[in-house]
Amino acid sequence: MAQQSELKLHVVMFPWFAFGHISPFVQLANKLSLQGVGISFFSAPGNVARIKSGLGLTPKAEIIPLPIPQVEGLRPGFDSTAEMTPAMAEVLKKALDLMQPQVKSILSQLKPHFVFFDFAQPWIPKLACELGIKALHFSVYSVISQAFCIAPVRTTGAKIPDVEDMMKPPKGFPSNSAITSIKRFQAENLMYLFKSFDGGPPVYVRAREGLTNCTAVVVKACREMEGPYIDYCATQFQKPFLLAGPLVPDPPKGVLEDKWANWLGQFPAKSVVFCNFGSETFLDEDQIKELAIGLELTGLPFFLVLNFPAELDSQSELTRTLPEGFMERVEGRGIVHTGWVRQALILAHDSVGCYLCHSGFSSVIEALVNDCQLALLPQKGDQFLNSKLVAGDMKAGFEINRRGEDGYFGKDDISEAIKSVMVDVEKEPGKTIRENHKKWKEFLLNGEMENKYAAELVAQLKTIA
Ligand SMILES: C[C@@H]1O[C@H](OP(=O)(O)OP(=O)(O)OC[C@H]2O[C@@H](n3ccc(=O)[nH]c3=O)[C@H](O)[C@@H]2O)[C@H](O)[C@H](O)[C@H]1O
Repeated sequence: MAQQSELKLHVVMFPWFAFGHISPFVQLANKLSLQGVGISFFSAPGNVARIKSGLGLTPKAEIIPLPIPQVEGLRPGFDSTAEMTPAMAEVLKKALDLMQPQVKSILSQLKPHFVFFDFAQPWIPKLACELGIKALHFSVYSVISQAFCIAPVRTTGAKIPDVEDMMKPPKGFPSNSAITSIKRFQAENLMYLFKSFDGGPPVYVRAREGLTNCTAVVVKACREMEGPYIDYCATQFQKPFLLAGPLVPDPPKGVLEDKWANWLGQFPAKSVVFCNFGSETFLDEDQIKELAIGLELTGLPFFLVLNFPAELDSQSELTRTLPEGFMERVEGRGIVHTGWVRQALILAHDSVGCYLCHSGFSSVIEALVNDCQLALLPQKGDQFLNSKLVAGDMKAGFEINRRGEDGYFGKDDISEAIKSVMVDVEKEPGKTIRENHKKWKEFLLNGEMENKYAAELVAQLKTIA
């Protein structure tokens, strides 16, 4: 019997088919493979190319395409939520449930030690257990968001919280947290977690089932950032919470397209405001107008990326929603783009000094490891709590002022946030935010820290394999 420490682990990675989820699973696969762990990666065929390019450090990784069963309401060939409407994404969860037989058959052949699964596949623990495989719930969300949103104490006795309840932290929440409450519009948005679509289980039921039945929970987190929330969740879920570390992305490969590199290159270092809301977060017309004028008011150069729901024509939406005469007025110092951009390369560009974003967790980490000051404009779900963590607990970002009832922000709220972290940098809060950003950047770029977390995680996996 090989010593535990010599055991060559083999794990399967099985993320939800959304790039905000696939990315962290790819990053974890790269960190584990550097520790000698063998990787097999499950996803729908249309996602394989992007996963393959992300698994650069894991050339031996086996990517196994899982065709999505044809279900009414889904379009063949649309394999990630980035190409789907929210309604289609709900149908995709049901289609994933129908994949159990093919997943079971492949796992029975692969016989990995572990399968890392996501919130959407709560049936994995039972299916894996029947094959003698251990199931680990890998949460791509910040632990603060998991602690605040789905702690079991929130739904004792199958009682569903109402908006008032969701505005407050759950019972026993870390008392030193910067969160004393969240705004009404944010709590209303979080009620989505408890909503059933076409009779399917709500997100919180799927997540809770997976968290309850898994062998252990693996989180994209480190004690330094989220220690109190990790302890709170481990107590609440009565499960070991294993830390993968912050999963800092490897330096982006390749070069930025000339059109962006040349445009950015004409501005002084750290002067450009980059504004993007990730792969699946969209602003409405009024928000776009206030955001655009707010960027214009700063007088700083800016690169604004705006995307629109899959069912709309992005280019015509862009023309329709931008303010009258806006593009003419900002000619030469502002560009607006719709569609995918190489975000990690843009954030790493020497001219970019500020990132106004949706507070997506992967995106926030990417800004922290670059010299991009954070202006946070969370739009949904975990983003509200990520923003609280970074701007509240870590004080490494500026949370843009919002009206409590409906989340409204105005052009002045946008320009105030950007000026605080980019112009009035000798005054508070910009001064402290920039100092803390620098401190967290050094921490996150400490390769030893990342390796320590990865090595400790693998050692823990070997003890439970
Ligand atoms: C858990 C999920 O995380 C998400 O945010 P996150 O930033 O992690 O993911 P994306 O913004 O989609 O971005 C995911 C990855 O795609 C990259 N990217 C994105 C857009 C683009 O144009 N170009 C890029 O290179 C980006 O750099 C990041 O690495 C959301 O909060 C979602 O609500 C939440 O459920």
